[in-house]
Amino acid sequence: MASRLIVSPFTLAYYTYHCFYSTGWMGPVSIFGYFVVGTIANKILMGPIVATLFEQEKLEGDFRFKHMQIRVNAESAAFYRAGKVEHMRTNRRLQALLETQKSLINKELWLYIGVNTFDYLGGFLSYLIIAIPIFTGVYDGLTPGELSALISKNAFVCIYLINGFTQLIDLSTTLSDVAGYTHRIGELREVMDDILRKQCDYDPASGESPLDTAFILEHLSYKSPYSDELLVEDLSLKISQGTHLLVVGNTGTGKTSLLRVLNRLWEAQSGFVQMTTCFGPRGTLFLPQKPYLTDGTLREQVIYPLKDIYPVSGSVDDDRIVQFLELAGVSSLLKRTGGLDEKVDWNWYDVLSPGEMQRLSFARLFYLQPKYAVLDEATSALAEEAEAQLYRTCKQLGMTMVSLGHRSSLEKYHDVQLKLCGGGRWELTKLKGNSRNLSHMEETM
Ligand SMILES: Nc1ncnc2c1ncn2[C@@H]1O[C@H](COP(=O)(O)OP(=O)(O)OP(=O)(O)O)[C@@H](O)[C@H]1O
Repeated sequence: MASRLIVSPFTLAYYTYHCFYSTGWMGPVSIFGYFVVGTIANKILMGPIVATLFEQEKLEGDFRFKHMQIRVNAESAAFYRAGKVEHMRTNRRLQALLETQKSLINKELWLYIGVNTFDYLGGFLSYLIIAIPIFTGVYDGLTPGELSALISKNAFVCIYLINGFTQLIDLSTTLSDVAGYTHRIGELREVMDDILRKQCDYDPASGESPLDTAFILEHLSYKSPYSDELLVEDLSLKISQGTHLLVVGNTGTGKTSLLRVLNRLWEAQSGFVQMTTCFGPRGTLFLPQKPYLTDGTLREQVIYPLKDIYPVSGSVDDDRIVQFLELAGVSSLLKRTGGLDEKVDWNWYDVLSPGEMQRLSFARLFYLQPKYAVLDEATSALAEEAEAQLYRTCKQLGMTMVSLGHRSSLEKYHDVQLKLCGGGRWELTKLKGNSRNLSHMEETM
């Protein structure tokens, strides 16, 4: 396609000159006019194709996602005996996809008819251009031999010029496909660039913010994207090193949403939020509510999201990983996998219990040792003794904890509690015997 686009202007210019030389102005003008009509017709036919192709790509993605969802949640669905309903719903997605594919084929058919008609009529046009001067008597003085030589020369030039244009028009079918795919990929890239831009607006090396602070929130208000009601209104808070913060509140009051706003996954409605440390080791690490397990070996699970061991220290690193697996209470995994670097052919989500997943997430946290650990109900599947052991280890490793949870057992590991009360209201309280309400961030941290 690219080569045709590059070469076309040169061939068109060359044959336009020859066509003008042989037929006068009428030849090139009629061919150019014909091309303009063809282009307008194609543009009209291409418009709906791009939109339908975009829709088809989206439905294909949804259909594949449904398969993946069933595969990942096969056991839970089996407990519900949900085979029939899942079958019906998957079929519904397939039907929607097939309908769109059918509509796309119909629209493409009109484009193919348009393109082929344009090609076909182009053949007639060359003879029409030659016929007009002949029948209007321009070449009356020529002998039959000279006339047939002129016809064949003019026909050759006109056909080549028309061919140049038809090749461009033929590209419209490929172009409509490319436009549909580009539109979808472009949208994805725009969203990803947007997220990247929002997350990279602070450079910890710039030293503009205090080193002992992880997050600064000033008069922050936020809501969920599909609701008009504020989850939290006018919250001012500074999360500093050594002050452990517990965020509590009923279901749906916006605890996890606060992390989404801190992480720049959601936009704040108003106010100011700044993350003043970097992500990862030596900075801030988030343990999400649903543990994320990657594919790969046990070592790759523990060092995630790092690609290589950290620090690069060979067997010393192995000892650290084993020690942290023990501290997290999942050293038995070493036996199950056959070693840190043994390849496993199972899906980690299928073979670990929710509690084991949470423990493995803690082993990851111990290994990465961030300055700030943000834990979203990270111990909800564990007993209180296990929770105590994990929190103790985090503190021994020098981490400042920001925890979200419902359990009152969490209070003893934290200094300050932020309670989200719903409807935008919140309360900030000092823990450890001091139950005074705090309204200003300076008072708390
Ligand atoms: N991805 C999302 N898109 C739109 N709305 C969402 C999304 N995730 C959550 N919400 C809505 O935002 C509100 C706050 O959700 P959030 O997850 O912050 O609650 P939470 O306090 O963490 O609850 P829980 O204690 O159950 O974890 C809820 O009403 C929820 O339905």
